[in-house]
Amino acid sequence: MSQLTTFGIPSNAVITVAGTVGVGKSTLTSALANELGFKTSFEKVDGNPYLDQFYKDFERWSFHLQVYFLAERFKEQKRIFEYGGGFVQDRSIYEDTGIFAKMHYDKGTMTPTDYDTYKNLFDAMVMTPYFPHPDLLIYLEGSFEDILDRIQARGRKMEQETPVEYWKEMYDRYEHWIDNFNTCPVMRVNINDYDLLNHEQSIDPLLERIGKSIQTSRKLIRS
Ligand SMILES: Nc1ncnc2c1ncn2[C@@H]1O[C@H](COP(=O)(O)OP(=O)(O)O)[C@@H](O)[C@H]1O
Ligand SMILES: Nc1ncnc2c1ncn2[C@H]1C[C@H](O)[C@@H](COP(=O)(O)O)O1
Repeated sequence: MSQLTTFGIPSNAVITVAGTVGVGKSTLTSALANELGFKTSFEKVDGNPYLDQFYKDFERWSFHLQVYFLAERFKEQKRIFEYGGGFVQDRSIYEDTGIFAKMHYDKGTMTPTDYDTYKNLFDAMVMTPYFPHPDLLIYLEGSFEDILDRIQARGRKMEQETPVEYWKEMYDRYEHWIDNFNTCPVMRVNINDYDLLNHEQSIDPLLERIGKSIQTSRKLIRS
């Protein structure tokens, strides 16, 4: 039996923060890990060899980028497993296929053959009994306007220059995706329910909710 943190969260827990681009995943990931003394797993944006080119030409680079992200996330998954948990992870591997790859395929910016190849790879690597799923997926949600403001404020040029329709399509897809997601336990959190910029402790109620949720789901698994 692993030790419990102050908030009743097992010290070997794995928590994933999901949600659309700009909603606040990285910021919350750092804050939760800091409070819990957990390690972090961030997705690779700086130093990503495809991301800039991808935003300039989706058709040319969408397959390359998906394979790159899949490999990176899989390596991170291995690292988390080797440490025996105690991690907060910025974005889940499930969003790569459920949101990004599917969206580009549906919109015609990934060919059916590339999508099939990617899906086969994803299913063989991830959707197996051997792949450890997180204890909890925190789904961050907010209004589309607030999220757009955050994308602009963060100031990544490639995202600022991307048409607003792209972000709206993604936003709508996320709503549908989370309503149907059942691979691991989910906790929905509205971005207006905490204020990390002015009040660090505002995530304490969230940490309590996380503790209760993980304890409940672990009890269910044991019984
Ligand atoms: N709780 C918050 N309150 C206000 N601004 C926030 C909050 N969380 C994140 N932000 C801001 O929103 C932008 C996007 O946040 P980030 O964590 O990078 O999002 P994501 O990882 O989901 O893309 C950043 O400029 C960040 O400073
Ligand atoms: N799987 C992905 N396909 C395309 N683009 C992706 C994928 N995962 C992340 N991205 C992009 C979206 C953002 O521009 C950056 C970082 O995402 P963020 O939500 O800001 O952490 O990478």
